[in-house]
Amino acid sequence: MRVLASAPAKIILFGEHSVVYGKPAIAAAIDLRTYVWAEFNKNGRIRIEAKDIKIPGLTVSFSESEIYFETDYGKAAEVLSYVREAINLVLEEAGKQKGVTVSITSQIPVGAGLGSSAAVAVATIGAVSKLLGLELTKEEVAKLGHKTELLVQGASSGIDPTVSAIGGFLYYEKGTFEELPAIELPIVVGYTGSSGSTKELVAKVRRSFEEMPDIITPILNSMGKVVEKAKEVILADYDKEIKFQLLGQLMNINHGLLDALGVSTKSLSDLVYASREAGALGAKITGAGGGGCMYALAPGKQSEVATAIKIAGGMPMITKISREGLRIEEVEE
Ligand SMILES: Nc1ncnc2c1ncn2[C@@H]1O[C@H](COP(=O)(O)OP(=O)(O)OP(=O)(O)O)[C@@H](O)[C@H]1O
Ligand SMILES: C[C@@](O)(CCO)CC(=O)[O-]
Ligand SMILES: [Mg+2]
Repeated sequence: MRVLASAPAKIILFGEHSVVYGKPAIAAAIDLRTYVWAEFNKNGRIRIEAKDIKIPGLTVSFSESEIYFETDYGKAAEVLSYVREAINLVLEEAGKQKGVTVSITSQIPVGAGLGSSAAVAVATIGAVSKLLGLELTKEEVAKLGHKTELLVQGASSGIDPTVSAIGGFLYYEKGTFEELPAIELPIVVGYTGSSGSTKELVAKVRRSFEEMPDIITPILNSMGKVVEKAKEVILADYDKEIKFQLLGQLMNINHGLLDALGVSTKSLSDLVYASREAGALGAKITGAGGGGCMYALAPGKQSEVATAIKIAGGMPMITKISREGLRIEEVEE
């Protein structure tokens, strides 16, 4: 039997980092996906084939605590830790020890703030649990995805695996979520081409928080208020024009606060300012920062903003919200 599952990338519209401190955040799944095939193998090991993680042809096997490098890359074990933990958690949940091979292909840039770690964990959990005959709900998959991120990163709010498993447009707070009404958001995502590690960026914010709690706490509180206000605007009965203008203003404030936390970079800020100058109503980092992506809200100006992002050295992507989260694509008996 073979199972193919897929899970989407996400953008965080408001509230990254502060969400790790129990504040709310707003995020949406987008139409880039990670695909995972899972099947049993006879040698009893966990075998992971990561087909496009920018380390070409990487293949590693694990058995108990032994690692078999089928290609000689020292960083392989660390790179594949999300997939490995996700498989182990599902095997534990099923109470089974079986040889499983997973094979991954992904459209999501890695370490770019678009939730590649959550999508790979959610798609792996979806595929392996189906293979083992476990009927997990999307909420249960999201919880295992959150556990996977906690095991690898040490800290995670759980927002990324929740959005990737459930899909759509969500308001998230401390492990619970609310679906927001579908509004069409004219956004452009700008990719700097460089990457940041969420584990390291979350640890960096934690260090600042511990060193200067009196200064960092009000920043995190303000971020929480920005998110609450953004939710209010999304739910309000305003004209689209007023809604977008207020949301843009809140995005710019959120970007400034993220910069104050030290998670922006020159390339990210260059794309943010280039977008605003090209007519975006708001622009901010999305995801953990330290490289990766920003997004701009640009009603009627999407192509101008995309061009400005390109001129400023970034890669523009015009994406849309994906209603669908985890999807079982194929089951071959
Ligand atoms: N296609 C993939 N195959 C295997 N592992 C992957 C794949 N995509 C991502 N990963 C894992 O996720 C890690 C990147 O996760 P990280 O959380 O640092 O960034 P991100 O999820 O892309 O961005 P963010 O968390 O800010 O949204 C990679 O180093 C790798 O361990
Ligand atoms: C930086 C962070 O807030 C978002 C990463 O997409 C981490 C998390 O919420 O787990
Ligand atoms: Mg991640």
